[in-house]
Amino acid sequence: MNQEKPRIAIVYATEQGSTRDIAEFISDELTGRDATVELADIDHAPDLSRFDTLVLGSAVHNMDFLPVATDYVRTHRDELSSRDIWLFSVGLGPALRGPIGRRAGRIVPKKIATLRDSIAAHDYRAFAGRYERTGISLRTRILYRLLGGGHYGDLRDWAAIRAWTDTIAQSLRLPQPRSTTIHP
Ligand SMILES: Cc1cc2nc3c(=O)[nH]c(=O)nc-3n(C[C@H](O)[C@H](O)[C@H](O)COP(=O)(O)O)c2cc1C
Repeated sequence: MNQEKPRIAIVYATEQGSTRDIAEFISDELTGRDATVELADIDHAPDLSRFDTLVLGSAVHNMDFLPVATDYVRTHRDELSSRDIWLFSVGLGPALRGPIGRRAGRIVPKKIATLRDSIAAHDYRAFAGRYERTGISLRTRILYRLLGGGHYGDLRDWAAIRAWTDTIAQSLRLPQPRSTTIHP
């Protein structure tokens, strides 16, 4: 019976923890829907031969995945290309507001698009993360404000994350959840 469950690896690259929280939420949600799930930091990613599906998430820095995530995709490209891959990024884009900000937020940074296409990912979704004012240069703060950002702190949209997880679950034909996953 256990062997028939979809086997899903969830691997994340984070600098400040918000991508890890999102990966943990997706893991809890899919486990609650009867999948066999293994969650790991990218430095401890499991052997992919044991999995049918990989959910891979990275924080966005300088309009790209973190270097550790980019390296992982490049190193494992052949294995990844033959699997069902769901990619997500955690950055600021989805938190931008106003006509210019919304349009800018929908743009997939070129390096991320190239990486996504190199492994023919099933889907890619950008989520808003946590953004603290401290340590951000004045220039970046002004740019952020001009693009309709302005808000700092925890900008994560758990309803959007839950909806995307539901898309993965439906694609894998998982049953409905038996309980509601609590987010941080
Ligand atoms: C040095 C640095 C560079 C960043 N560059 C970008 C960027 O280019 N695009 C973006 O959308 N967010 C950017 N961000 C915001 C982060 O992606 C956001 O804070 C995210 O929540 C970080 O995820 P983590 O908590 O998992 O590390 C940057 C943050 C830092 C600290």
